[in-house]
Amino acid sequence: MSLNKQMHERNPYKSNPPDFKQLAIEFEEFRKFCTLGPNGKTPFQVTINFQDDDAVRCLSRVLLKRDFNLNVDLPKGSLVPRIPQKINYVLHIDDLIKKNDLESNDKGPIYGIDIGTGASCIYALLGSRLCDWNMLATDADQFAVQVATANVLKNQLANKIRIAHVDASQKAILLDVVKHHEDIKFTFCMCNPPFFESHETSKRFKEQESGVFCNKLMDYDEKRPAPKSATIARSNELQVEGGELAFVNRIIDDSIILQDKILIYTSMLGKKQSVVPLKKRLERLMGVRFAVSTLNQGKTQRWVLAWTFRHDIIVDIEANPTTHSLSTAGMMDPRAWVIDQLARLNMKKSEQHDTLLFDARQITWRSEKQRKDSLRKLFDEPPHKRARMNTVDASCSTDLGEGDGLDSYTDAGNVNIVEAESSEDGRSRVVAIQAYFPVPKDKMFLLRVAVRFPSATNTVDFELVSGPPKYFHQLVQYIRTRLPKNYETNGTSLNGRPKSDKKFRPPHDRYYGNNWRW
Ligand SMILES: C[S@@+](CC[C@H](N)C(=O)[O-])C[C@H]1O[C@@H](n2cnc3c(N)ncnc32)[C@H](O)[C@@H]1O
Repeated sequence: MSLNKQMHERNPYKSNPPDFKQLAIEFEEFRKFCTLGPNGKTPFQVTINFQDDDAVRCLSRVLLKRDFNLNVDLPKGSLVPRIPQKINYVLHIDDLIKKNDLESNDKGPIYGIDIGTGASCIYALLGSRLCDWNMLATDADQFAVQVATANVLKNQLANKIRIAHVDASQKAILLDVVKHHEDIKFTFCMCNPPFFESHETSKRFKEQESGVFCNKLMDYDEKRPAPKSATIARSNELQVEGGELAFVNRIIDDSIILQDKILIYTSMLGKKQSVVPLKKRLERLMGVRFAVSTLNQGKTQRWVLAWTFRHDIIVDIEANPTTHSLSTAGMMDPRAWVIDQLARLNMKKSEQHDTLLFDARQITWRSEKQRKDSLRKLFDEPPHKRARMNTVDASCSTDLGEGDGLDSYTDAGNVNIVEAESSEDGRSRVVAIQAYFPVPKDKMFLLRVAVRFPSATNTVDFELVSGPPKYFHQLVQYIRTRLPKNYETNGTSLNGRPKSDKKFRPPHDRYYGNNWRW
């Protein structure tokens, strides 16, 4: 089943798929790959053979030329970017930028990193053309770097795109490049990682010539149907030690050190089974918010993992805001009342335009017994397990701070960064040391709530900005119970205490003033 209907809303190919007949008229180089043949319900249409790598490459080239004014060399033997799919990822990042209002003029230009840009340099080129991003595009392959650099120059985009050749033998993927551009505040990073491990490549691909692989179209031995289109790629584009799971875990490792030096970290994932372990890894990291979205095109589905260390950045595009509205009819000063209630809960207040923001780092709205019960439960559980990616014998000592396992939602005892001398080769390495305590989950969170007072509705509106929805609902429920109960309003006056409610206590005069009579 085609997933084209679920393509990104703004993808120009969603409602206007490439018209091969038109392309054949416009581009002579494309014409030679076209044939008249049956296509879906239409008996005769101009089409191309998607199993012919040259035809697919030519299609991508002419689409880039016609629709984006990009003149891109896509060398034979290298991965051919499928343009509609590439646009989906670029637009997804653009959505994240827009949702977080990161492109307003006062915030300066957008800087992004494309990890593993490939010979086509496709994301950087499209990002610059479509969204005016400034891109730092990296690759560990010398050939890819050469061709990508030529592609940038050919399109006069050297002022927008910088290509960096990185060292594949380094475990860190982002640390060095970010360190070398310390003056730049990166808005995002993106990545289409090599998906496979070497044993998977040999199962799915056959080596055509040295270092160049072609996917098996005919003798596909798995239960799934053989792919309909040819994929020819160099080994560095297909495989990496540990596959995409290890690669993206390495980006997460770097992000732990870099924190908000990059506002939004993202990576595409080609395999569904990578999603859960990566989500679990991010779940264990303190202060990290993440989301997984899908990208659909043709018969292909991909996933984008996005995470941030900033609690004011939204990474979940699809999520609807979680809100609650409480009536404040009859209250003289609902704003002061709400501020007072939340201050009693030790929530920290800040203001943004017409919105009040309240941060809670502890759950202060549950009864002592409820809190003790949940702490007991958590301490009975085994400490959170941690995936160990690699070990480096760095013979160093470090101060892990004062963390006592109870209040380590602060930095103390959790993440420490030290410069250490490696005992093996004497090279200096940056080592991130994380100490994980069996920290009660209750204490590992930051809940941020936006509070508004729309004058037209006589309500106080609560919106979850970040943090677990469960605690947000609890908090609002608690505030609801603090609201004076059982008052009625007929639009002109409050008629006070219902006779049946013996426990009813009058609210504080300060907030209800003389409107409240009984
Ligand atoms: C699947 S290809 C993606 C190419 C292109 N971005 C695209 O989407 O068509 C993965 C790329 O990652 C590069 N790569 C592998 N290890 C890398 C590393 N440590 N740092 C940067 N790039 C790396 C490979 O050389 C390859 O060009």
